[in-house]
Amino acid sequence: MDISVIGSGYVGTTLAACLAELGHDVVNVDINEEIVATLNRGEPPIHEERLPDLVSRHVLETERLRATTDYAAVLETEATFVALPTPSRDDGSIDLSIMEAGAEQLGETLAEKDEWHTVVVKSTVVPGTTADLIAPLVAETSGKALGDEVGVGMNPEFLREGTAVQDFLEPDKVVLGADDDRTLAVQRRIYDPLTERYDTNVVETGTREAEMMKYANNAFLAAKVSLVNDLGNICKELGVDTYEIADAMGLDDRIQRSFLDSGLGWGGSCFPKDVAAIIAAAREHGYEPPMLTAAVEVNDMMPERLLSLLDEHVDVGGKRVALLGLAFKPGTDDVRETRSAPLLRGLAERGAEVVAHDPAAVETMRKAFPDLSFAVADSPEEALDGAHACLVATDWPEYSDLDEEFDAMANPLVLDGRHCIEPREGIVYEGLTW
Ligand SMILES: NC(=O)c1ccc[n+]([C@@H]2O[C@H](COP(=O)([O-])OP(=O)(O)OC[C@H]3O[C@@H](n4cnc5c(N)ncnc54)[C@H](O)[C@@H]3O)[C@@H](O)[C@H]2O)c1
Ligand SMILES: O=c1ccn([C@@H]2O[C@H](COP(=O)(O)OP(=O)(O)O[C@H]3O[C@H](CO)[C@@H](O)[C@H](O)[C@H]3O)[C@@H](O)[C@H]2O)c(=O)[nH]1
Repeated sequence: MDISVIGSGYVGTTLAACLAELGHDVVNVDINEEIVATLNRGEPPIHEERLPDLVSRHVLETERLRATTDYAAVLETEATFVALPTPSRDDGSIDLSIMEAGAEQLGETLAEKDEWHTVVVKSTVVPGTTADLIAPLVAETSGKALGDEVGVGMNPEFLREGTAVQDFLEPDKVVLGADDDRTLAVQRRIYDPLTERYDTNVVETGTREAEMMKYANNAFLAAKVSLVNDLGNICKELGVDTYEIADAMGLDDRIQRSFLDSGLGWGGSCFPKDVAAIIAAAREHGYEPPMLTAAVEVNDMMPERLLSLLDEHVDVGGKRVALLGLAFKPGTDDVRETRSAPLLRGLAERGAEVVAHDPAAVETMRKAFPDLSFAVADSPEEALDGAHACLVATDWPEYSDLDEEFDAMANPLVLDGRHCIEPREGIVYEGLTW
């Protein structure tokens, strides 16, 4: 099928490349000329495993993937995915202005089209957005009758950064949201090549439900981490290792071990934003959700608790401190809502001289947090050299191999926020919840 994807960021690029991999002809539409030029050279505009191969193959060899800044490209396609950002406003509620602008531009373009067109919202949007905002906007600006000449569906995305391609091509589930049969049928045809080669669960539902399934998924996972961190804080006070407890809990089929890694908590572009958005949506409708509010509270508490542990051991005023890890999780250069930011703020308040290391995220951190001051080390060894304390914020696999490198510290205090350092002789080791 000829498919267009509006927005070529994290989700849009992965989606477009994976749809091309499934045999579709795909055009990515983005307002950013640099992103479009990068893609057309056969390079992904984002850092993600497996994407370089997919993008170069489908742009340069199969020619099933291309990018443009011109919305008119959607006219040559049967369906358009909208993968635009849905950021938070200051109060945590969802900002739909970029989605509205995109939907308007799409609708105005579709006014030129004679045949039926299917629009599919891929972005994470609060329940009701597709049916009450995007669909009427597309219908109005295109001058087309909804359900008759144009259909608007909702297909949430569950990919994780770092494993995005695999998550897309081998998903646990595909959710197809539609409020009319034709829009559902087109989405089924788009995903047929995937479901034919990979046995997955397909959930067919309305657009409101599809939107809520995405929030429920993220809110549940974020709350699961916060619950294990809440239990972990109790464990720490009682002298119990949370990981031993989590391993045993995970043996219960009803609980499962995944997302029970206790530590500094959740960051990234999705959990904080999406939990805040669904809390704000609930409040707008007069419901105060106590569990989700508590999940945020526990999450905010975790970096503070690591800093308190530091205070119990050493006054870092005027002293060198090593910070290992800046990315919000390993395998990415993404620093959005990274737990390293509150740690850096806390260390600055204490007057520490921070030397940070990260294998991928130094540049993005500098760009995203220009107010945070830290020196950069090219290796963990260099960061540790002469440090009076070491804080571990991201569980990069290479940090687990550190051993003799700790000998170069001025004071061998290691505060592990991610359960990734092996305690050894010669260091004073403190786990956040173990
Ligand atoms: N990042 C993830 O892991 C992830 C996973 C699942 C769902 N989501 C959701 O997907 C949506 C997109 O997120 P993302 O991380 O891909 O965003 P992003 O910021 O990485 O990319 C958005 C892209 O849209 C482009 N853009 C902005 N306005 C435009 C317009 N009017 N027309 C065309 N292009 C325009 C930008 O130039 C950018 O390239 C969000 O709702 C997000 O919550 C993200
Ligand atoms: O046991 C765990 C698991 C995760 N985390 C933290 O939780 C955050 C999110 O991790 P992860 O879910 O792996 O990363 P994302 O790429 O943000 O993916 C989430 O957000 C995406 C955007 O909505 C969804 O598509 C995915 O399904 C959802 O997992 C990170 O800071 C992790 O360090 C923990 O602290 N403990």
